[in-house]
Amino acid sequence: MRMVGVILAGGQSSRYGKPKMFEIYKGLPFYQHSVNALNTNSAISSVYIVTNELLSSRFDDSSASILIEKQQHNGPLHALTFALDTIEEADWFFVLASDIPFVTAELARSLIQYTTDSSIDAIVPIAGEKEQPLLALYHKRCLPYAKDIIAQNKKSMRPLLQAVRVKWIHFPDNQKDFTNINRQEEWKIEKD
Ligand SMILES: Nc1nc2c(ncn2[C@@H]2O[C@H](COP(=O)(O)OP(=O)(O)OP(=O)(O)O)[C@@H](O)[C@H]2O)c(=O)[nH]1
Repeated sequence: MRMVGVILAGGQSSRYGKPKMFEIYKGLPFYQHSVNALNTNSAISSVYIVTNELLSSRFDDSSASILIEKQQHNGPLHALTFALDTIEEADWFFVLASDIPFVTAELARSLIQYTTDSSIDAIVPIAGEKEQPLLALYHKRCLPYAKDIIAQNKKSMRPLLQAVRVKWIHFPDNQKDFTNINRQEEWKIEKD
C-alpha cells in the first residue's frame, strides 16, 4: 500500500480577497501547515501541492512537489481527480485543503489507521454534523466515479461521497483541526 498527500491549493479565495493559502500562522503559510501535518507521517511517501500556473511560483517548500492544473478554478473535485489520474504510484490519497491552519499530524494519523480496510474507498470525517471531504482519504478506486461525475458537469464533492464506499469518522463539533478560513474577518477572530 502506497499513500501520498495531496494539498488543494489552487482556489480563487474570492471571499478572502487574496490567495489565503499564503496567510501566515505561527510563522508559516497556511499551506505549509497542511504539508507538515502529512509529511511527518511515515506512511506517506510524498506530498503534492495541486495548484495553478499563476500561484505555482509562490510555494516555497522543498518537501512537496508541485502539480499544476491545466484548467484552473474548476474546484476541489477536479483537483482531486487530476491528482488521482496523475500520481500513478499511490493507492491512497490523503487530501487536505490549504485553508485549515490548525490541522494536526495527530488528526491525520487517526484517519490513516483505517486504510488497512480494503472494503472502503474513502475515509471522511464528520465534525459535529459537517462532512469534511477536503480533509479525507480517497483510494485510487474513486477515480472512475470521479470522472463520471465530472462528465455529468457536476462540481461538488457530494456525489462522489454518494457513489463510493465511505467510512465516516465522527469528531466533536468544536474540534479546531477542521476550522477552515474563508474570510479575513474569520481569521482575525480564529487566530487568537
Ligand atoms: N487545486 C485546486 N484547489 C482548489 C480549487 N478550488 C478550491 N481549491 C482549494 O480547496 C480548498 C477549499 O476551497 P474554497 O474555500 O471552497 O474555495 P476557494 O476558491 O479557495 O475560495 P472562494 O473563492 O472564497 O470560494 C482551498 O484549500 C482551495 O485552495 C481548484 O480549482 N483547484
